[in-house]
Amino acid sequence: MVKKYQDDSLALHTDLYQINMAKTYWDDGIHERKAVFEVFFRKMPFDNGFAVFAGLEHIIEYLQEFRFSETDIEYLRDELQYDPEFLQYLSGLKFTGTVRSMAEGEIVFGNEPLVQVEAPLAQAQLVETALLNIVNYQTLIATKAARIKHVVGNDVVMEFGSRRAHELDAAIWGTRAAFIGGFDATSNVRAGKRFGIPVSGTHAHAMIQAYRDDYTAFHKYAESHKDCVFLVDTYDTLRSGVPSAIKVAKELGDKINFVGIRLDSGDMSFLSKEARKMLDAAGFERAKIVASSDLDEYTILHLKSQGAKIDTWGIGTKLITSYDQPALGAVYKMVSIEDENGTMQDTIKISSNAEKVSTPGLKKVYRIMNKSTGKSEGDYITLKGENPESEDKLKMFHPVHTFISKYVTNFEAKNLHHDIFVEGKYVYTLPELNEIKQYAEEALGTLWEEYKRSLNPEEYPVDLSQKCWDNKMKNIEQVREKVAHLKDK
Ligand SMILES: Nc1ncnc2c1ncn2[C@@H]1O[C@H](COP(=O)(O)OP(=O)(O)OP(=O)(O)O)[C@@H](O)[C@H]1O
Ligand SMILES: O=P(O)(O)OC[C@H]1O[C@H](OP(=O)(O)OP(=O)(O)O)[C@H](O)[C@@H]1O
Ligand SMILES: O=C(O)c1cccnc1
Repeated sequence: MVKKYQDDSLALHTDLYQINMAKTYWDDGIHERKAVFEVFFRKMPFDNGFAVFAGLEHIIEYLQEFRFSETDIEYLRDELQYDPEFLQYLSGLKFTGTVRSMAEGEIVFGNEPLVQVEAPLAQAQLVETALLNIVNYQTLIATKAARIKHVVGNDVVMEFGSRRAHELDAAIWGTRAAFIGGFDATSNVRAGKRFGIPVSGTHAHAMIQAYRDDYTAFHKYAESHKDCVFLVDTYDTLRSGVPSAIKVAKELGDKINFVGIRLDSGDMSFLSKEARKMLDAAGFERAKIVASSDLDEYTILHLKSQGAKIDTWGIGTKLITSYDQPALGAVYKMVSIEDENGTMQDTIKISSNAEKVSTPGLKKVYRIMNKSTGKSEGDYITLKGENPESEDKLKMFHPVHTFISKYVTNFEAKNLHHDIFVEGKYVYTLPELNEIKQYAEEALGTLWEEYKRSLNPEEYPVDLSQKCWDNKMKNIEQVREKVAHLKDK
């Protein structure tokens, strides 16, 4: 029988190989050496022109609570047979590293460090899995939400996905990410309580089935609620649903606030236009039409191009499961490690694919803002200690196709990294969720439209400083020499 443990701390929410590596470092006495890892993704999700960073709140919670519980240690001892000395070390462990991160809601791009962990090697290794787990999901959902928001414009868009999300945590952190990406409300009441997201909802087909006809169900609902949105498609939208909604709204008059109707099946362009006519003819010009049913940015765009009369969108499955792209693909790569003399040495991961070669060294990311247009010219990655603002004329060049370059003048270089933890101490103040959402909207406002279109956007420049590029080439050369030397032997 599988033994049941009393608690479920998150320290073991890691891949076994992380603990195995930590054990090797500990046995070898190098576990406390400082190492720097960076989280980044390479390929833009959904082939979008930008991504919206989310996940920092959960990362903060996770790192603040990072401890191996007694039962974690018991499990590692009894089931995985780690030795007592190593377990003794793990049982006293807490996170003592430094973390720098993009702000939640920041607009981010491929190949730039989103989160940087500078910590004792074993600790930095142990937290990789959870950090990637959080960033990959939340950033993906925030980005999907931003794509949907981009096509709905000023219409209201509600998150309806909890029933289809990949388990409970995904539902609530996903809805938080969707809110950051531009959604207005959620149907998940727990997310409302926990994060302060506005909650909103209509009713299901079950209620019509329970009363066996539209009219009785709507009437009963109206007797017990002020705000009413009636779901009109259970039996026949235009013959039964919409007429029943209108009848109840007329009968109850001021006793209710007839917010509108919801369509959940059929040709939503045709049905919304017909329903609009019926509502208007009955004097309910202000009643809204809500649509739901497997919607995403593509169907919404089509519905809009058909002139559908839809005011409010309810989006579930395709948002919360990131239906058309199941993973972001962010990775966690070591960029630097302390040597036996206490000196930091850059590290690199080589690949036969030039775009996959990692960029060594502890880096900073600056957004180069053109002061005359207020728009961003691109992101500029430097080594620590560089200050792009010391240059009057900044040369920005493509990190792989280096002949693609431009000079930027009259710019401001905005540092995108924030200190979150310094040597284990939490030093950041997480903004309110509404502020994060507003920040995302403002940050998107600094992007030219060509980066924001959902189909075939332009590639936003993410360039390396000359020093950062030279350092990368130097590291590549050093590895080449080492490997050539091995071959010669
Ligand atoms: N006018 C339209 N143009 C493009 N897509 C539409 C239009 N009307 C509806 N859709 C979309 O087409 C799909 C219709 O799916 P489907 O026919 O499986 O189910 P349905 O009409 O919702 O009925 P049910 O829920 O009973 O299965 C949905 O994704 C919906 O959002
Ligand atoms: O289609 P999604 O984007 O995932 O949006 C959520 C869906 O969840 C509900 O359907 P469901 O059939 O689960 O229940 P219902 O009886 O309330 O329609 C709702 O009617 C939407 O269609
Ligand atoms: O409130 C709604 O209409 C709703 C909530 C969850 C899923 N589908 C619809």
